[in-house]
Amino acid sequence: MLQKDIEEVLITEEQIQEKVAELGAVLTADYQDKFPLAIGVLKGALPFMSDLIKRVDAYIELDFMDVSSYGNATVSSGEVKIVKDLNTSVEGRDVLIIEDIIDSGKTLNYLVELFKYRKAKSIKIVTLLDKPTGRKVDLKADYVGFLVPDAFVVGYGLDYAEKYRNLPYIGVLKKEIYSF
Ligand SMILES: O=P(O)(O)OC[C@H]1O[C@H](OP(=O)(O)OP(=O)(O)O)[C@H](O)[C@@H]1O
Ligand SMILES: Nc1nc2[nH]cnc2c(=O)[nH]1
Ligand SMILES: [Mg+2]
Repeated sequence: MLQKDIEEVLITEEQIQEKVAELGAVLTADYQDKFPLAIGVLKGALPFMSDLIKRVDAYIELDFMDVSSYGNATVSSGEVKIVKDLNTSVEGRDVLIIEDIIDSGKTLNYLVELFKYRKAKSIKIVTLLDKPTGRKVDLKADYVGFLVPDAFVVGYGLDYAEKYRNLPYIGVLKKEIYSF
């Protein structure tokens, strides 16, 4: 049903799951002696976070932050809006931010500065996708799943006008679906 709207699959479900297991193993080693606060950035990070945490064999606490800067557009407004803040204090905590994609870098730049201001002990970023060509601010993730080309991708948490988040793979939509 949804597949009819897809022009090309960029990363298959199998490739995602293999990468998630790899990242989980690295995080397991890096956080073995810690109790990090893993912060999922809603809504996009939900599927990735859900799969990733099951592959991390260490103590982790979960929390969520809902921020939005795209609305229904495919270009960042540049203004990051907090829709839902954390329930937990980050002060003195090892923070691990879990994201689906870094594009302009503005969302994560905003969150990293916020958590520094709130006195987190350490801040690391794990992102499934990185689109370096989109970068507008200097921002690097500590753990990256895949690099993606300069295209608006959907699936596995990533939406176009709130649709396609439930696809199990990452793809590009047919031209006629986008209204730009
Ligand atoms: O690096 P950036 O240019 O800031 O883009 C990345 C952010 O944009 C998307 O979220 P969005 O704000 O669309 O909200 P959503 O997660 O609810 O879809 C995505 O999930 C990242 O959080
Ligand atoms: N769906 C989607 N959301 C984004 N937010 C920032 N970049 C992207 C992208 O390529 N696709
Ligand atoms: Mg997001």
